[in-house]
Amino acid sequence: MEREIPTTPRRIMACEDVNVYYGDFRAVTSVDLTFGKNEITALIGPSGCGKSTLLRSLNRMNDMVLGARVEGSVTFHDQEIYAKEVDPIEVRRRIGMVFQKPNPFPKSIYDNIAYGPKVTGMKVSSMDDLVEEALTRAALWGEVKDKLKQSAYGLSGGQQQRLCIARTIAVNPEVILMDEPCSALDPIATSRIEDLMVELREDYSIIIVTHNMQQAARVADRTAFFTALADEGTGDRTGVLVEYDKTATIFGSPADQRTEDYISGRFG
Ligand SMILES: Nc1ncnc2c1ncn2[C@@H]1O[C@H](COP(=O)(O)OP(=O)(O)OP(=O)(O)O)[C@@H](O)[C@H]1O
Repeated sequence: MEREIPTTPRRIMACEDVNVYYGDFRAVTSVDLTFGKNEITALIGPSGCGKSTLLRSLNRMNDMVLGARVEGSVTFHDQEIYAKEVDPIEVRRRIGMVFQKPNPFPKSIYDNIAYGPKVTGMKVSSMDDLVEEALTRAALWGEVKDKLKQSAYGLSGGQQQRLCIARTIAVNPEVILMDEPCSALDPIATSRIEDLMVELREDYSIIIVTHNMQQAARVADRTAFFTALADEGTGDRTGVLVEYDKTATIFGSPADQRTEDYISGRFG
């Protein structure tokens, strides 16, 4: 049965006139977007159009990139995440991130999960239960329950990525950002992560950057298509949002010719 998606997203996060710079270079120009609660939103577009840059601005990950600067409004539950009084570490706990390449810590499977709750000072009645629940939610428990003390590096790439998802879940986020989470994985591992995203959507809101248009079409409720245009002032190419709509509309009857050309493979 097809999933009912509201006409406008039930807002959990929003960007308003967001510009992201690296020094003088403006990588992303004037993005307005509203992200829906319990939805999967895909950010797609040709290489260099600023998808990853924008994604990193959604949980202040850009704070850690030398020279990066975000202008405009990024809100989470209608609160500015760049406001002075906001703690970026708390932002990143509530808006977690999973990266392109699985990056488990050089620790045991158990300690990969327990680390976040420990360092963030979460009150945990039973760490064993928390570890089991995070691994279960990430569809990994059955495969690792008998080797929790073994190194995370002994897992396959797909298992490592599910471990990284479990690690993100362990600190109880509301939003999970994923930057091409399947690009280092084979088709079977990719399919497991896609199934997992659909399961996680019940409890979390997911924003994913993907190069794989079939993946966006398979999993995302809404899709934002970006492109790179020459900046009027500098002539440098900068990322702009072309079109944002329900995924079925973006892939079925896009409003903008540039979207049509991209999804039909005519450019990009
Ligand atoms: N740390 C950085 N310092 C300077 N410029 C950067 C940095 N990271 C990205 N850029 C530039 O910003 C622009 C947008 O890059 P970004 O990686 O966000 O695009 P993308 O759409 O995610 O690309 P891809 O699909 O290839 O990953 C590019 O011109 C890139 O060279």
